[in-house]
Amino acid sequence: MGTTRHSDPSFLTVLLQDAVGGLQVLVEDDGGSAEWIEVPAVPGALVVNIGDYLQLLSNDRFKSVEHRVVANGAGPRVSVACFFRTYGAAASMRVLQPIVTGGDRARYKSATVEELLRHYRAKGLDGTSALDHFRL
Ligand SMILES: O=C(O)CCC(=O)C(=O)O
Ligand SMILES: [Fe+2]
Repeated sequence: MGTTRHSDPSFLTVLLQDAVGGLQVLVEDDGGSAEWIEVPAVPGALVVNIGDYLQLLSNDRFKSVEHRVVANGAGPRVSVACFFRTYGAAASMRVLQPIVTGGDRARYKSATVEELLRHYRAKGLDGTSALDHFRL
């Protein structure tokens, strides 16, 4: 089992993976090149990923991490992902607005959690960022 590359529709994601491992994150260096880095399976350790909502809210100060799971042929794999975002109809109507500091400009238009999630689902895990759609 694996997943294609994506970043999560959440503020934070807390992840527990079993000993099979296979989780990789995309790490970019200052020169603009990027490399997939294996996240080692450490017994009992939790992985905390920054999600797209925190990137939008922080106006790019915190970047959501692109990740994928490469575990095909490794046998059964179990992982537990806990997505921190708002749930329920009323909460999902809350507007996320970039917090702009220090003379910066808003880099995203404001959007509700519902709008962000709808776009994320409609787009699918096609390797592009759902945030591009909301970028100013
Ligand atoms: O299974 C994993 O380790 C990661 C799963 C994941 O990226 C997700 O559910 O968004
Ligand atoms: Fe994910």
